[in-house]
Amino acid sequence: VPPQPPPPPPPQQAKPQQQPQQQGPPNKRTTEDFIFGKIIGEGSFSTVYLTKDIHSSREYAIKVCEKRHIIREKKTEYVKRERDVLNALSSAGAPFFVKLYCTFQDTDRLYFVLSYAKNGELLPYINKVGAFDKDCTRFYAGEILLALEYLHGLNIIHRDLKPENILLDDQMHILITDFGSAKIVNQVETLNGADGSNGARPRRNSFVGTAQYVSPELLTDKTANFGSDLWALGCIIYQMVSGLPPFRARSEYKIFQKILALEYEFPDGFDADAQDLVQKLLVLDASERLGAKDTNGYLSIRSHKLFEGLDFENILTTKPPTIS
Ligand SMILES: Nc1ncnc2c1ncn2[C@@H]1O[C@H](COP(=O)(O)OP(=O)(O)OP(=O)(O)O)[C@@H](O)[C@H]1O
Ligand SMILES: O=C(O)C[C@H](Cc1nc2cc(Cl)cc(Cl)c2[nH]1)c1ccc(Cl)cc1
Ligand SMILES: O=C(O)C[C@H](Cc1nc2cc(Cl)cc(Cl)c2[nH]1)c1ccc(Cl)cc1
Repeated sequence: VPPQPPPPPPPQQAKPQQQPQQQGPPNKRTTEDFIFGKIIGEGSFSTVYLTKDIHSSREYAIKVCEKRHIIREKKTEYVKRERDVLNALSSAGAPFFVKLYCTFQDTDRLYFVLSYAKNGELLPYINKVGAFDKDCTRFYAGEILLALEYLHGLNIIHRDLKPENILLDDQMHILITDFGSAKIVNQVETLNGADGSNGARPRRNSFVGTAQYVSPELLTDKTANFGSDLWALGCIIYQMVSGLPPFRARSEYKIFQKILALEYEFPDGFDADAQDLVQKLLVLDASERLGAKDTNGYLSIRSHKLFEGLDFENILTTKPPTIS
């Protein structure tokens, strides 16, 4: 048996130890350009640090990934593809998404320099108040809808949208993140609805999102489409109003069964407008979901009664309602 590689340094480590910097292009950043602060989170392949750029004193979140781990887990394609997604969003100056400022590497690690979402994930806010009031539901559902309009306009499906991936900036506007599972669909695929590489033959996709939010089409024929993110939006609206996701069970398998059977109900007192919109999004046939037939933006969702009075055009300069 080959000698086992040494275990990776413990995550508590205040700062990845200085690696001899390979000579990269002149403007390529290195860890020397940042002061690494506290750990703000850990993923299955990554540790996220709060950092300060020593030149600008600006704060960033730097996601650090061990190369050894990426290679062992065969995630290199995953990283390369999603880096394209974040680059596409960042260069388009897309609002409502975590911005990728730059990437760099040293001997052992990859570094993603990201905008810092000072107020963390949306999920704890839903759990803390148990249920959003109508103003908050309308506002945050509206921002997520605009983000999806933007993303789908770039022919990108998120595929794993959930409250944990909806972060909040210092003004409490959303910053959607974690495009590890995103898919850039080319025209042929969207026409055929196939997920094949060349669109000719549907390639089985191994990817499945997070059980509670996964759409029926991802479970049955393994192909995601823009409607898969609309299904997730329906689940998230339900959760903002009631505090829990619509499909719940002790095991993932049972959750999948409930999704395919559309087995969920609305608790008493569930807001009528929100209920009506959720019912029009949680439809098994993706082509029948509200917005599925819209071409340039989700006008049929924007005009739903739940969003009455929401000023979509100026939402970025609107102070978000206090979550209480
Ligand atoms: N730009 C950011 N600003 C603030 N917090 C962040 C940022 N990016 C990630 N985090 C937080 O760091 C934690 C880890 O995130 P990361 O994306 O590394 O892993 P993950 O995607 O959450 O987990 P997994 O890798 O298992 O999917 C999460 O709790 C996330 O909320
Ligand atoms: O410096 C750049 O920007 C290009 C490199 C390219 C690159 N080097 C890699 C090494 C490994 Cl082990 C895995 C991936 Cl996905 C790798 N991608 C890179 C560095 C960091 C990140 Cl986050 C992504 C890509
Ligand atoms: O942990 C996962 O499975 C998913 C994350 C998703 C993820 N990949 C990212 C790539 C970039 Cl460039 C930026 C962010 Cl925020 C990214 N988030 C991830 C992190 C690191 C790597 Cl190498 C792959 C996937």
